[in-house]
Amino acid sequence: MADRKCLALIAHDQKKDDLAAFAKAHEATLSGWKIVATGTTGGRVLDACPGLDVTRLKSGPLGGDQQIGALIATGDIDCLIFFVDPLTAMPHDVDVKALMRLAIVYDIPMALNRATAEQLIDFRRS
Ligand SMILES: O=C(CO)COP(=O)(O)O
Repeated sequence: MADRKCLALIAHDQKKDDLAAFAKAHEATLSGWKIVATGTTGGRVLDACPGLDVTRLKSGPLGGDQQIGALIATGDIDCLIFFVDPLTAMPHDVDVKALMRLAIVYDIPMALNRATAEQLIDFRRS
């Protein structure tokens, strides 16, 4: 898909502020990545950091998680940061599980909260 490494960014609604703040705090690092994101998340990241190279896919509940899962299966995603909301029931929970399953199957580094994402970003920089 790209010469640069590809990072997938996703956040559930209650975590989108956190992900936008995370992107802003790490804007310089993220500028070295090609980024793909689910639709609404990608819009929020671009609002916070208009200079980043973000491709927006479909919104999660409309197939965006599955699109990212398919990109993992084809070897086009190198890292996944997904700020999950564990306190809200999701109609597309099966899609979320399928995405996480593929990230595990293909051994993709995957951060599911901000603390882990901070470690992952630092680790991949060094
Ligand atoms: O629902 C999501 C992930 O499961 C995120 O999708 P959006 O970024 O489109 O809100």
